[in-house]
Amino acid sequence: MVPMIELQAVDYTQQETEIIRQVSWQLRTGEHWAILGPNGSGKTTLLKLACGYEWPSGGRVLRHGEELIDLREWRKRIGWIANDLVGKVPKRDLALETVVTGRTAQVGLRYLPTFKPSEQDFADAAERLQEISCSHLAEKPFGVLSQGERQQVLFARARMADPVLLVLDEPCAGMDPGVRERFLAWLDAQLSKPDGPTTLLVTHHVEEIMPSITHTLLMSDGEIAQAGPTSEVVSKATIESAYQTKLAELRELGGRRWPIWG
Ligand SMILES: Nc1ncnc2c1ncn2[C@@H]1O[C@H](COP(=O)(O)OP(=O)(O)OP(=O)(O)O)[C@@H](O)[C@H]1O
Repeated sequence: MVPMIELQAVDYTQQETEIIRQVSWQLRTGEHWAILGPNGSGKTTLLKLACGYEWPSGGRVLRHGEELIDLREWRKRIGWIANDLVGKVPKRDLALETVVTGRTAQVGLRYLPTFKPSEQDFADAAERLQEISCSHLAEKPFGVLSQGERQQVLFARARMADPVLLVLDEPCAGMDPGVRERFLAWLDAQLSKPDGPTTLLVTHHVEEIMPSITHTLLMSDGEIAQAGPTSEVVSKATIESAYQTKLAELRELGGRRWPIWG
C-alpha cells in the first residue's frame, strides 16, 4: 500500500537554524500515531510539513505517492484540532452550530456572512454528534462546555469535512484528571472503530497514548529519535533519554504505559 504521507530525508531551516534534520517517516491509511518529544523538539513543525502547511528546505514530502498535488484540496481533507481553535470559537455559538462550521475552514457561524448552512448541513452536523454519542451537547453554548466536551465537539466538527487525517494537538492540555480520563476513554473508542480516520496525536504525556494508538514517533532536537510500534518505542530507556530525567518505573496498566518519575 502506498503511504498516505511519506517524508524522505526532509530538512527544514528557518533563519539559518536547522529545525528539522533528515527526517524520513511513513504514515499509512488507518494508522494511529502518537507524536512525543520535549518542548521545541520539532513536533509541530513536523506536522506542518506533513500536512502541507510548510515546505521543506530539503528532501521530499509525498502524499499518496505524489509530490505535486493540489495542496488546497489536500488540506481540506485534514481535520486539525489545535488548542488555539478552542479560543477562536465564539462562546455563545451552540455546539451544533460549531459542528456545522466544519463545512468551512472558519469558526463563528454568526460571523460568517458568506456561509449560510442548509438544513442538510445541520442534519449532517447532528449526525456527526450522534455518531460520537454527543447529541446531548447540541443545544449547549460552546462557552459552557467542559474542556473535554469542547474537544468532542471539535472532533465532530473536524469530521464534517470527511477528513482522511485527523490531527489532535495536545487535546488534553488543561483538563482535570477526571475529564481527561473520560475524554481519553471516549477517544480510544472512536479510534478503535474500523472506519475511524487516520489520526496523529501530539502529547507530552506517555499515559495519554491509548491502546488504539499503536504507533509512536519520538522527536528529539529536530530528528526522529525513534518511530514504530508504541510497544517498542515507549520504553523506560527512550523516555529517560528523550526527556533527560530519571524514571523510577514505566508501568504497563490497562494497555497504557504510566511513567513514575524519580
Ligand atoms: N518559523 C520559525 N522561525 C524560527 N524558528 C522556528 C520557526 N518555527 C519553529 N521554530 C523553532 O523550531 C523549534 C521547534 O518548534 P516546534 O514548534 O516544532 O516544536 P514542538 O516540539 O512542537 O514544541 P512544543 O512541545 O513546545 O510545542 C523551536 O525551537 C521553535 O522556536
